[in-house]
Amino acid sequence: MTTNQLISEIKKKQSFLCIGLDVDLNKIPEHLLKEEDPIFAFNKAIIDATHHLCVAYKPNTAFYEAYGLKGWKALEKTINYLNENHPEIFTIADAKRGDIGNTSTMYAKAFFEDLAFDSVTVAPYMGKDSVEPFLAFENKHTILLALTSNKGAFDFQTKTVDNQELYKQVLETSKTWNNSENLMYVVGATKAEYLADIRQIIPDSFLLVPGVGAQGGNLQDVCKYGMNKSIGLLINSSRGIIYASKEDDFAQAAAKKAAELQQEMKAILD
Ligand SMILES: O=c1ccn([C@@H]2O[C@H](COP(=O)(O)O)[C@@H](O)[C@H]2O)c(=O)[nH]1
Repeated sequence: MTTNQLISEIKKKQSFLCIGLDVDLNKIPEHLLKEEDPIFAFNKAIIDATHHLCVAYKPNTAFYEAYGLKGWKALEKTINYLNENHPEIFTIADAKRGDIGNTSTMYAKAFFEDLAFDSVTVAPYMGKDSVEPFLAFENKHTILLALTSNKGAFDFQTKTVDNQELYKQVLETSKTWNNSENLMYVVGATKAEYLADIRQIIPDSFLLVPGVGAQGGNLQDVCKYGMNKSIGLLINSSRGIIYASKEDDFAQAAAKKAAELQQEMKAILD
């Protein structure tokens, strides 16, 4: 999917909501455990109930890898279901990959070709030659970790190296890489006060913003400092939406939570 297609979809739906599909079998309704593929059954119900309210879905691959082959199969079924039934929806494999060049190429093939995701999250720590293999894929997006939502972000990312905070160096340097137009960045909603500075460096890039809901980030603050002329934001909520209820009404409860966020977004866009 191109960035312009994503922007059109945001405008059409008046939503820049991304729903995180982080499936934990201990948290889903018990009756689904009897299904042949409980993870996919859960995801399908959530997608069917919420696709009109969001523009992106983000399965975090950890929640699938944890269940071995069955988990990976469920991830494959989920991305295929999305691509076949909702091609207008932007898909993010939250896998946080990155390695030496030839290995990164294989990671990129796994997520962009075999699983056909629109984007994948990548860690910048190994530098240019570990990220450029992802950027080489046309109309696919590499979402680089810039300033993450967790407390540990202060261990390295905000430290000053050569007179500049490390996360700012990630932003500045990555802009010079080949095919950098395919870059987006992760900035945690819990770090909203950094967004004005971030926008000085990357005014036009899309930001994936996790941390609203369960982690306590605030949507209004993120929009105030992070929104650009093309909106430029994908706000993710995972647990806050998909685990709104553990009863039979789980999908409706998820839709209700998603609708609350979408209405808040619509009011901001109006
Ligand atoms: O900085 C980051 C990067 C990624 N994440 C991921 O986003 C979701 C957030 O889930 P919630 O349940 O809405 O808290 C999850 O997959 C994280 O691994 C992040 O939180 N922060």
